[in-house]
Amino acid sequence: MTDAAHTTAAQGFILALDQGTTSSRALVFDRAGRVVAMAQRELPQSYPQPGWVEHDALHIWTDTLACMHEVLLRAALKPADIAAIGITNQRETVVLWDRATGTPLAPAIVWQDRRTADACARLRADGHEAFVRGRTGLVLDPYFSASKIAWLLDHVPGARSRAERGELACGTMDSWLAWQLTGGRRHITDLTNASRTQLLDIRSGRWDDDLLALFGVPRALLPEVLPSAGLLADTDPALFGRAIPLTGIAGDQQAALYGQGCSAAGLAKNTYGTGCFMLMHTGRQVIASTHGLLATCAAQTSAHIEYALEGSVFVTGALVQWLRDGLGLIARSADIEALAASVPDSGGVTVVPAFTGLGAPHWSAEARGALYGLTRGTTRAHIARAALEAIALQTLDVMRAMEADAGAPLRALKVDGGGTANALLMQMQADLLDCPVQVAPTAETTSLGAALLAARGCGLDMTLPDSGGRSFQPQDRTLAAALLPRWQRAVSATMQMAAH
Ligand SMILES: Nc1ncnc2c1ncn2[C@@H]1O[C@H](COP(=O)(O)OP(=O)(O)O)[C@@H](O)[C@H]1O
Ligand SMILES: O=P(O)(O)OC[C@H](O)CO
Repeated sequence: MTDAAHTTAAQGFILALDQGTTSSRALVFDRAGRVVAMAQRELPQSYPQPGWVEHDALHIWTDTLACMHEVLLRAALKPADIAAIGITNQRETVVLWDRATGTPLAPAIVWQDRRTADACARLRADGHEAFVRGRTGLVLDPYFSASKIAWLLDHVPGARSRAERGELACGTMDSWLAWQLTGGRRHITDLTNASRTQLLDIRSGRWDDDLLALFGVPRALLPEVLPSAGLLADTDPALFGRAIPLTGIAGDQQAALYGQGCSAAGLAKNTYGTGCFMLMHTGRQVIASTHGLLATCAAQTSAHIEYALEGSVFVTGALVQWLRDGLGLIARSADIEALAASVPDSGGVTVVPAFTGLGAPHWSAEARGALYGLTRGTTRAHIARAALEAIALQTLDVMRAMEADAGAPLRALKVDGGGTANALLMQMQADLLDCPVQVAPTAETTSLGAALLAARGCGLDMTLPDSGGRSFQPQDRTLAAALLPRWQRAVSATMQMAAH
């Protein structure tokens, strides 16, 4: 047991850090799984070249630290009231830093970034796809960290030789935050985050020498891989006047799976955030998808590794943001619902939001977004409605692939994330999937998952809040027949454009 764990926290609150694509947050949970307070900072996005997406890792750390102090103030709690910290984070995004100074050598490369599409295509052309997929459960795509790490080593002057000498560290956001929280004493990650790097053998749970050689990543760069719950590290006492144990870490989608109570084979959730991520727990079995999905590690809470099937859709909520910020079609994200509801259908408009390529189940790194079916009669409302349809249709594609891989239909889908506030979208989703869509009782399912893991890791009892979220039943069973043929033609036309 760590020193900090011996210091019994007075009331047993859990502090969850949710470092997402668009914001960094800190939330305090009580033992009943309720949010006591939250602090949040929006995260600036940087698009320095077409297809590139970067974050400032130092900014992420200072925001996170500020949120931690602010949430304690808001909750009127002292550090001594916090039993443990849990981290959940945007996955795959990587940062490279100097071990001596803790300074990043370059902007973090975000999961949406496509700059390594050519490098991945070359590995595919050289016949490495089946090997990589077999060992990691992942397709060869710039989405994952390995090709991004190699890019940093090849483009930051001196980085490769310094990495080989052990002077540099690399990691996903959990690893970066854990490094900072421990005052640079611990370089760690958890199994779920490690499984998204494309450098992990998901069956052994260890970094894999063949993968390291293939991508050209020195082992000395990488963090120690730990379970998702347990006494993982202690924070630097200089930060909060005492060491607080860090007892939970999981990538945000695996944390949401855990926070939704999907910890047994066959249970699935879909999170509507920047993208959509549908995960189905598959117990101790790796299901090698034959329908364009990923096999990935679920949160590890015991000695056994457990797995999930995942369908990652890159652009869903980000499409709503683009309509708001890029086109100025709406003033606030929430306004899309009323605008889309003002027309009975999308008037023949189809949006394929391949802004950063297409993820599951199509996997086209080169595809770019497209708008089809415009006429002189097309209005803002038609485009808004087509955008919501595109979110729901992408989820339908993933759901069908998941059912085909699992060999059984999903009877209901648990959902969470920012987009679930949109009742029209949720109803479209239930209609298209032809199954009930159950919205999580708390909007903070991802953070709750991290808090539950941290509670488990420090031996604190925390209950999963009961149901109470809204449920949407299928009503219009004709919607899939009305939209699907046009959608499928639009997706294949978009992919064909990319092929030329
Ligand atoms: N009413 C709404 N309808 C559709 N999308 C929405 C709505 N409100 C928020 N969103 C989208 O949800 C996303 C934010 O959700 P969140 O779960 O916080 O995402 P992330 O963790 O990816 O940052 C944004 O992309 C936003 O555009
Ligand atoms: O931060 P989010 O919610 O956009 O999630 C990002 C995913 O983890 C990317 O794989």
